[in-house]
Amino acid sequence: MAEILIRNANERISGEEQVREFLESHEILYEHWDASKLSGELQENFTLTDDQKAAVLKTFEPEIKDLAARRGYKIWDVITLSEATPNLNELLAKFEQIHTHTEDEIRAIVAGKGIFIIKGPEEIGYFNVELSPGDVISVPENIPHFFTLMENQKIVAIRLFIEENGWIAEPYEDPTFIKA
Ligand SMILES: CSCCC(=O)/C(O)=C/O
Ligand SMILES: [Fe+2]
Ligand code: NI
Repeated sequence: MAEILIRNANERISGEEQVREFLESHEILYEHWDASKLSGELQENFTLTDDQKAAVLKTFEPEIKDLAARRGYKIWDVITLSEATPNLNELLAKFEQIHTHTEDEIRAIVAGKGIFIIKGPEEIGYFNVELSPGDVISVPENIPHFFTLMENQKIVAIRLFIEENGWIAEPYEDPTFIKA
């Protein structure tokens, strides 16, 4: 179940309804898929082959197609990050830089966990969205954010895009951000 940490206030928000209320107040979708739908070989598998990634997408095809129809996503992929990922440091270096996307994108966690750090309005500042399997959020277009792994250092996520070219990030310099 997702949890929020408002960094400046050091205030934690938990509980599905409270988290959803907070995220939706910032135009961030929060839904829940049943991660246990995955077959045994796909559960907690952080070294998915291309065929297994296709099987993950097939497993969640109804949920993906429903979201795509509701919010206009056109393409989707599966990303796995773990110490077994050959270019992990290079990928994390990209994801951990504050950036924006010129479109709203979906992140659906199917294994492991991770944190999206998202820029809220001035009075709130940046907040952490700690995600675990089953959590589905949107990253709204043009909202500064970054992503990092948690202590377990692994995650599998389904990503839905509107842009046919997939993951495109615009760097965002924010001198007000303190990486505590
Ligand atoms: C766990 S999804 C990989 C990170 C990503 O796609 C993104 O846009 C981070 O901000
Ligand atoms: Fe991003
Ligand atoms: Ni959840």
